[in-house]
Amino acid sequence: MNYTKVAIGILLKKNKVYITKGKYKKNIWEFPGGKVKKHENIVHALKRELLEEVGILILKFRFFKYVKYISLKKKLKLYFFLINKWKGEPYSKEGHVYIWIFLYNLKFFNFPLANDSVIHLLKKDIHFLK
Ligand SMILES: Nc1nc2c([nH]c(=O)n2[C@H]2C[C@H](O)[C@@H](COP(=O)(O)OP(=O)(O)OP(=O)(O)O)O2)c(=O)[nH]1
Ligand SMILES: [Mg+2]
Repeated sequence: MNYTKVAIGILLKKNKVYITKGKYKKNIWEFPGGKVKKHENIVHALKRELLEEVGILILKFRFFKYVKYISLKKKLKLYFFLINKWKGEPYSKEGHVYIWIFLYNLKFFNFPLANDSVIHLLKKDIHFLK
């Protein structure tokens, strides 16, 4: 089984972060993003997925963390980006539940296991997220 590359955008606004309900498991939250297609690079996929899923054009972003995740069902290479500036009003174009929550409340939400290290970093120190 080959690795699937995934580009994920962590939208930050003041001390809040945009999270959305995963498509398949209703009690799992996720950051917007998706699979990198064959012909595209990670940043191209990030921009495409955020436009498709959240309706925004990302303007200011930076690479945050790479996570390699292996389970019985899937092998993922996840590339997480912090997004601080965008054009448009974020909302779920796919009609999924989405909310802005304070970073320190991330502990109350279930995320995929692969996100653990990223969630830990986001809760730790808000200031370096600029
Ligand atoms: N979007 C997103 N996917 C995540 C996160 N953490 C995590 O392990 N994943 C996994 C779930 C999926 O197995 C994989 C790809 O995510 P996805 O289902 O959003 O991919 P996609 O948007 O291209 O999917 P699709 O709707 O086009 O079928 O990454 C996360 O925070 N956000
Ligand atoms: Mg997606």
